[in-house]
Amino acid sequence: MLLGRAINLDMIDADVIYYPNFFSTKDADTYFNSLLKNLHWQQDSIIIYGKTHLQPRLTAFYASNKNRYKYSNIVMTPNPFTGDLLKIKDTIESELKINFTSCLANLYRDGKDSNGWHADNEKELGENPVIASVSLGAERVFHFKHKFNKEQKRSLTLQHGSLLLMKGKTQAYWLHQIPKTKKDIEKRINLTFRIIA
Ligand SMILES: O=C(O)CCC(=O)C(=O)O
Ligand SMILES: [Fe+2]
Repeated sequence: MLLGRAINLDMIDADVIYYPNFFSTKDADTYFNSLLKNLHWQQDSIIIYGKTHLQPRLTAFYASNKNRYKYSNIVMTPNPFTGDLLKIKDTIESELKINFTSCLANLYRDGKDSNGWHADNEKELGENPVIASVSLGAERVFHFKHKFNKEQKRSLTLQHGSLLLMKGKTQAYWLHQIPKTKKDIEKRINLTFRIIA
């Protein structure tokens, strides 16, 4: 199944659509196993208030161009897309009619791995970044909070084979995170397709 049900999160100052069953369970299983084995997973160090920490997850970066991606003092140099990533990218592009150049992949090894509050607003992503975010493996909770209006919050569970599309003003007005969880959970892979000029 492709696209399937589309849920507009109806957020103010944002444009976010969730496709819970973008990929079939069978395709999602196959991609998960293959990406887990074949991507160049690495654990980078980040500097927070002058102190060096290991990032609480593994990452890997792929692109069809040579453009690097800089965030949190990390500079990522792209690997060429793998066959799996190209297939996933092609599927998303033909369904959404949007073309992407790059993919930042995240591997959350267990519930202790996380992704802190941030917006994907680096200048190489352009004015209104379009980010198509694929979830594979264990379900994780995803939080949004408005940058200026404390009452505006959203929480959803990102399921295996789902796609979360963020565009428009989303990154200008909202932060998002994957919090840690005490639950005993398995690995999750996330692929964020982006346009990096
Ligand atoms: O793992 C996720 O669903 C979110 C990843 C994310 O926000 C990012 O890589 O910028
Ligand atoms: Fe993000």
